[in-house]
Parts: sequence; structure tokens; C-alpha cells
Amino acid sequence: MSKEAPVDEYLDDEEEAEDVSAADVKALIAFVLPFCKPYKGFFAILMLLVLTEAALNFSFPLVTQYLIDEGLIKKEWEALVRSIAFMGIAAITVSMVALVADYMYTRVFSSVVKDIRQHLFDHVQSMSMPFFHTTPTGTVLSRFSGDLVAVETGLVGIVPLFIMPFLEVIYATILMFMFDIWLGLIGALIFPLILWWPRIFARKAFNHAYEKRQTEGHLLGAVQENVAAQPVIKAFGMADRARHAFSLVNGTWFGIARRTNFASALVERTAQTGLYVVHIIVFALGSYWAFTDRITVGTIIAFEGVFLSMGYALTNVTQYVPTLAQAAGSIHHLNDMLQVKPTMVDPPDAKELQPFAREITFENVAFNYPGSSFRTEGLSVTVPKGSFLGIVGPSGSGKSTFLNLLMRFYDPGEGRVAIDGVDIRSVSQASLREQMAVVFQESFLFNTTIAENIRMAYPQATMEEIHDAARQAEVHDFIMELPEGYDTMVGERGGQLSGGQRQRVAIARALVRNPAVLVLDEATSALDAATEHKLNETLSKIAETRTVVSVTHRLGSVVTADRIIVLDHGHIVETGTHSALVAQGGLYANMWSRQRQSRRPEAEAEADEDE
Ligand SMILES: Nc1ncnc2c1ncn2[C@@H]1O[C@H](COP(=O)(O)OP(=O)(O)OP(=O)(O)O)[C@@H](O)[C@H]1O
Repeated sequence: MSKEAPVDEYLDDEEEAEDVSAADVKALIAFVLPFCKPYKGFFAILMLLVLTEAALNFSFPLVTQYLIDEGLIKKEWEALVRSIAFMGIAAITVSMVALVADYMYTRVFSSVVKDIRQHLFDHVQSMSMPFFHTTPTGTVLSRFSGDLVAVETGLVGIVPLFIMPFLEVIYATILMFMFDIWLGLIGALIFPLILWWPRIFARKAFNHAYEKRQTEGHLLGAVQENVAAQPVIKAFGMADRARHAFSLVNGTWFGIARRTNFASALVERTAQTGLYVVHIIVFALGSYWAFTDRITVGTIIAFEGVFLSMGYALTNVTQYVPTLAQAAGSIHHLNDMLQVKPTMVDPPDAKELQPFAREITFENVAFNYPGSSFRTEGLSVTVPKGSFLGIVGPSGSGKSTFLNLLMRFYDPGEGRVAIDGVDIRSVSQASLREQMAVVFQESFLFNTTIAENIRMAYPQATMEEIHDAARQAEVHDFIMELPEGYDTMVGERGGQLSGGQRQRVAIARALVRNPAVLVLDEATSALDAATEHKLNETLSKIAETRTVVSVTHRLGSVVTADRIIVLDHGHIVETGTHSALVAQGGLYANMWSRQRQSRRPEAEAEADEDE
């Protein structure tokens, strides 16, 4: 997805580096423009204000020249008063205009950044499951943190550090020519040199900034993984190893950050040094001309004012270069991410899937994950409406993959999955998933209340329906015992609840939706035997009125299934009811007898406890 070009690849090739910078700036403009369009009116007013502010700023040197030559040297009182009065009014006006302009540009650019962020969020959310299986979380997070912040800083600085100084330079050049054509010529010819020099370092700053952002993504990913993995790190005494691994990435960041920041500082410093040199030359020449009466004293003083303002303006522009570099590097990243298209898209003529009426069919389905050697094939299964299908098999045999294909998280390479004879690729994904509810192996809960977590699957659910779903999921009594009941916050990822409690809330979340098809992926794996037994009874009852597809290692969960398929290495090796499969004496029977043996001591212990 993103280009993983090594840092040195850019640095060794000056020509290529220049191309990258130019392309980056173009990409920045192309990226931001569409987001600015809705604010056209704002921008027009802003431009007007900025032009007024720059024009007013440059009236000061002209008035200064007039004040000195006419008011002070010729001692004309009226000229003196007029100049001072004009300066006072201009100063108040320019401050007010600048204040309004500040408000306008900070507001408009914050809106643009808000829209970019929303667009990025919507894009990430539109991605298909393979994207989330292959993209590190840190990479996604750093697009929202470092990259967006860099774009914001770049945009907010564009008016005071780029547009205003740019206009000032134009005004200043005109004024310098008005004062004296030779001074104007010297200024106009030498000033571009000040900008040209820092360009060498600006190129480097651009390229390093891209690398810096990339490394920051890795850093963020490493921190995120470390926080999530704390139980494992603590239990296995891996803190030193984790620290060492982090310090390596951090060290890489240091190398790149040092070069980026130094290149940025050099951009500023070289511009300043150039300015000092040019200033001395021009001032010496101007003083000589004033001394020999070629120009007036007012002209050299006013010229000096314009020259310094122009110098500051150019320094501002060069200061802006590193900020622009950071923003351009970040745009590169954002573009990389936005260019990834969802792999599972609805066809343009996608219809809504009609309410499930007859059967789900897997018709000779074959599939393999991109870049994985695992392959499942020859999957031909029919699940009639209202039936209960159990899917069992050793770890890695392709059980969850079956569900991934059913929910269209992935598309089959061969064959098709159909509902009532309609290929699920031809209907909208939303209408397909609307008819299903899933309980995943890892019961992800959101950081809100229990009630909200359950309601999420069916926003219209009444409190009564939520209680009912929780009752069926065997979690209502537990919730009622909590001091805040259904209003209890579950913490990040549901971390305030135990694994089994989380799983039961997740089951309630699926049940409240009253789905046509209930999909369970190891939905009872975190439960104790007694709770699992009660829940299995509930699920069996549910299976009487709707279609259930349940993947499980615990064969006890599927003994009542109408049909069980046994998967091994991606193939269906056995199929039948529980009793038929036990009688068959194959893989299922083997698994069943092993589980019964391991469960017996547990059951006996529970019986002893009951006594
Ligand atoms: N997103 C993925 N990308 C690549 N390979 C994957 C992906 N998900 C699963 N696999 C591979 O596909 C195979 C089947 O995985 P699957 O999750 O379907 O097995 P399972 O029977 O559900 O296993 P378990 O009982 O351990 O959950 C495994 O070998 C796994 O490594």
C-alpha cells in the first residue's frame, strides 16, 4: 500500500529528489482543493481582506517618505500632521482587517481539516475486511494523528506565512521601483537569490518529512501493540525485549527526525544569512546615493523600511517551507491510504436481498486468502431456512473461513454462495448483513454502557427487548446485580467485564436484532460448563424459529443441530446429525469421545460441588 522506499534511495539522487518535492506540492494542492470548494465564498472574502491588509501595510513607507522629505526636511507642519493622522487611521484599520482575516482563515481551514478527517474516516470504514487483516492499526492511527495534524499546521500557516508574505513581496517590489529604479532593480534581482539558496535544503526537508511520518506510524503501532500486549509482556517477563524492540524503531525515528529538523533549520538560516548580506550591500549603496544627493533622505529611509519588510516576508516564506514539507509528506501518506479501494464492492445494479425465505447454499465453493497457502474447496452445503447447521473440525480447518464467505467478508475464488438462489455478490452488502447477526470469537464491546452495547445491533430496541435478549443470553441476572445495572460502563473493549460476561453481552447484542440468520463463531468458548449448558438450551430453542449457523470446538453446542459438517484442511470430510456422525466412527466420533473423556472429571467435580 504505502511506499516503503528506504531513506537513502531518495537522498542519493538529487534529480529524483527534486521530482518528488514538486510532485508533493502538486499533490498537496490537488488533494486540498476539492475540500476547499464548499467554502468558495469564505475564500473570496478572505482574499479581499488579505489584499487590503497588504496594501495598507505598504502605504506606511510611502507616507514615511512624504513625512521626512516634506514634513521634516522642508519643515511643513501641515504635511507632518497629515502624514501622522493617515498613519494612525491606517494602523487602526489594518489591525481590524487583520483580525477579521485571522478569524476567517482559522475558521475556514479548521473546517477543511474537519472535512478531510471525516472523509478519511468514511474511507477507512468503507474498506473491506482484507484491508483490516493486512494493515497495521498504527498505520491507520498515524494517518489520523500525525498526518492530519501536519496538514492542519500547513493549511493554517498558508495565509500568514505564505500568501501574506507573497503579496508583500509583490507590493515591495513595485514600491522599490517607485523609489528608485536602480535600487528596485538590485532588490528585484538579488532577492530571488535568497530564496534559491535554501531550496537545496528545502528539497531534503521534503523528502525526510515523508520518511519521518512513516516511522512515526511504526512507532504508534509499536506503542499500541505494547499497551494491548501488557498481560503477555508481564506474564512472560518480556519487558526488556519489548523495550529493546521499541528503542530500535525509536532510534530509526531519531536518525530521520534529526535530519528532517536540521534540514528545516538550514532552510531558515540560509535565508536569513542571505538577507543580511544583501541588506548591507543595498544599504551601503543607498546611503552613498543619498550622501551624493542622487536620492532624498526620505527615500533611503522609506526604502530601508520596504526592504526590511520584504526581507521578513521572505524569511516567513522560508520558515513555512518545513511546515509545507511536513504537510506534503503527510498528503503523500493520506493519498496512499485513500487510493486503496474496497475489494468487496456492491455491483452498480445491486438489488436489496429479499427477506430470507428458503435456503442458503454454498455451491462448490473454493477460496484462498491472498498470500496464504491455506485453501478450502469443494464446499457444497445447503442450509434450509429454520435449520441449525453446526460446523466443527480441528483448529485451522477453515471453520471461520466458511463464515467469512457466508457474510461476504471475502468472495469465493470459485463457485458461489447464494441465498434463495440469489448470488450474494449481486445484492447490496448492507441488505445481506441486515438479515444476519453474528457473535464473534472475540466479543468486542464498545466503551459505553451495557444497554448501549446491546442496543447497537438494533437501535430501535426498547428497554424491554434489551432485557429480553439479555435474559436469553443468560446475562440479565448478572447485569441486575451490578450497582448501575444496564447503565454500567463496560470500559475499553469491554475490559471491565470478564471474558464470559463479555461473550454473553455479545450474544444478547446478536439476539436483540431478532435476525433471520444467527451466526455464531465459538460463541460460548469463554463460558463455564453450567452457563454454556443453559445457553445451549436457549440457542436450541432459538434454532427452532430461525436459521442458526454455529462454528464451535465444543461439540456439546451442536448435538441438537439438524446437520453438522466436519471440516479438515479446508474440505468437508463428514456430514450428518450428531448421532449419525458418532455412529460413523470417523473424525467427529473421535473428537466427541476425546471431549467426553476430558469433560468427565469436570462434570464430576461440578456434581460434587452441587452435593
Ligand atoms: N485473514 C487471513 N489471511 C490469511 N490467512 C488466513 C486469514 N484468516 C485465516 N487464515 C488461514 O486460513 C486457515 C483457516 O483459518 P480459519 O480461521 O478458518 O480456521 P478455523 O477452523 O476457524 O480455526 P480455529 O478453530 O483455530 O479458529 C488458517 O490456516 C489460517 O492461517
